[in-house]
Amino acid sequence: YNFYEESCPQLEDIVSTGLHPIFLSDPTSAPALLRLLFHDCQGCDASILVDTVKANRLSEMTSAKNFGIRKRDLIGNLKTLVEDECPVQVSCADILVLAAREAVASSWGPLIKVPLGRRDSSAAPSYQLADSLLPPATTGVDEMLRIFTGKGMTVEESVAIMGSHTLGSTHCLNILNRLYKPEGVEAQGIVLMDPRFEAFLRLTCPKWSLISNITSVLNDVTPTVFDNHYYMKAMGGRGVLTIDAEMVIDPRTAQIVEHFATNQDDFFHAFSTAFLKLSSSGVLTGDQGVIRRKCNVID
Ligand code: HEM
Ligand SMILES: [Ca+2]
Repeated sequence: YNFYEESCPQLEDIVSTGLHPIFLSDPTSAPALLRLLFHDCQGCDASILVDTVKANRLSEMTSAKNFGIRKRDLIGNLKTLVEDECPVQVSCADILVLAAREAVASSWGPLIKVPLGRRDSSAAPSYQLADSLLPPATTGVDEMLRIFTGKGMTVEESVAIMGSHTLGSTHCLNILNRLYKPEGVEAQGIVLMDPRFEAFLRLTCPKWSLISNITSVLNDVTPTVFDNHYYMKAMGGRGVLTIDAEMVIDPRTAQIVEHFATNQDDFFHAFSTAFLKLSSSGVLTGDQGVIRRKCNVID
């Protein structure tokens, strides 16, 4: 927790003061930063920030799984502020985790104290790896639990980390599969949806729309507030993604969803320990990796 005590004691202040005006002027930036953490944390090494420089070294952002990932540049901007005060001391990976922590705290979620000392990747990023490790929008409970228990989370923590979907929005593109299933699939009753909500989603996201990669729906009714509305909404059959809806009916997760829907403190508590596990997964430390000077370039 005190990794930068000597080398950059002002780090956490720089990150929170740097982000404060951004959160105020653009309420979509907090959700973007929280999702960015998840998508980087197949290694938490800031590899998602690296841009493509050679045609044969495509960046992770080339992967379709990273569709909708935004605000990577904010980490670069924070890094510039940090470099001014403490040159080549602080990793982009740590700044990314601190930014995600601020995203949660600034949305009235828990303030999570995070251990630091991550290092940045020095190897060229691999979009194939991102492609194979990140879950598709169609992911269900099985795959979700496989991913998060694989990172050392309990089932309760896995359900809690999905509570991240209390923030932000989802592009229509990612729910067309739920709204317009082939004949017969619905009949199996895999995932129930409130018919009025389904009608609303179909109206917002028409089947043949050419702009379903631009149009979007809110993840819950309070998309700028980190609260337990996500679980309440999912229980009412108004979960947006397959995973949001499936957690309500799967016997492994149903009771936990119900519990978090009525007890926000317990959700916050489990979310905080889950966040620590997610943000420590596969980290580089010690003399592994590097401290990049610029987050988007490996030199
Ligand atoms: C099985 C696990 C997960 C799946 C399948 C999943 C899937 C998705 C999808 C498809 C979207 C919509 C993206 C878009 O259309 O722009 C989304 C949004 C989001 N996800 Fe997840 N997600 C998962 C886990 C997580 C985790 C662990 C976190 C955070 C720690 C997270 C945070 C978010 C946030 C904050 C958004 C809203 C982003 C925005 O508004 O820009 N998700 N997720
Ligand atoms: Ca919310």
